[in-house]
Amino acid sequence: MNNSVLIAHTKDRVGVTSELTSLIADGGCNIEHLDHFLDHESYQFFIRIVFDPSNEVHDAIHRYFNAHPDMHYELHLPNQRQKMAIFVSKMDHAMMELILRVRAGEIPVEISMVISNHDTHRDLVEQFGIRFHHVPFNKEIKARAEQQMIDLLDGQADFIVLARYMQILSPEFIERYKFKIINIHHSFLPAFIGAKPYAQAYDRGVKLIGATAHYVTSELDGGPIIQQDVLRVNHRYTKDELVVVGRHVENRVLADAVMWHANHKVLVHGNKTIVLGV
Ligand SMILES: Nc1nc2c(c(=O)[nH]1)N[C@@H](CN(C=O)c1ccc(C(=O)N[C@@H](CCC(=O)O)C(=O)O)cc1)CN2
Repeated sequence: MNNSVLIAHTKDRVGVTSELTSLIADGGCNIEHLDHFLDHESYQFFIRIVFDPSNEVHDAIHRYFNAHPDMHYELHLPNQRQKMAIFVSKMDHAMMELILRVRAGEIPVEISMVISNHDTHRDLVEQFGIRFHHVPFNKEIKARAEQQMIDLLDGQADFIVLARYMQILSPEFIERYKFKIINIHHSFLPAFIGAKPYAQAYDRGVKLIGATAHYVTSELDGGPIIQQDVLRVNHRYTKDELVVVGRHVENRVLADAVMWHANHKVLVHGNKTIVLGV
């Protein structure tokens, strides 16, 4: 992306949009895109502005928000590709979807590493020139394994994607990367939380299966939802066939969520997200 992106949220009041767009216009910059949302329960106002970059405007924006400490903002400059770390276990479809979309230039990030609790996908990952780290993980060695992952991640990852990574991360680990860990859960949450959601769906006789991408919190599968989708099925599908067709909806949902996160479109508000610019 060759533009600057300003995202901000504040208690609602008349004139916020005008003040911010005037800052940009006064600096002679064109606005490519603007999206905003007013939450009528909290009266919080959210805005995302995409504009032609200018150091003068960037400085004016920093001065404005320094003068308005009650307002929260992020200013993302052009060509600042975020570093994404992918965590994977045995199922490789979601990881491969991201690798191929990044390789195709669809998702504007750099994949800085893949971390897995299995060594299975080393050759597959390294053939794309991506660093692969095998970090064994189980309840007994969880603390040591997470410290090993932190040592690998610090300074090398702006956010993490759990691409069907099947180990439960500790609250301490999650707090360190608050709202920087995206997980793809293979059900239409809040249905079928926890392990083996396709088996749960099969046993329930559902007519729709789904996938949910969410930020990871200490509440298992309970974090703010970023994207979801569903696929129609029927009584003829076996449990294994649900798993196979489900991969496609998982891939589509995860790619949307990662693309939006990478383009600074997702804002967290309570335990929900606001996705601007889609
Ligand atoms: N802290 C979190 N860690 C992880 C999450 C999460 O939401 N919060 N998501 C999982 C991936 N996942 C679903 O998408 C998932 C993986 C594994 C299990 C599971 O085995 N659950 C067992 C209990 C395991 C345990 O307590 O260690 C069960 O429910 O019986 C559930 C969901 C990745 N990490």
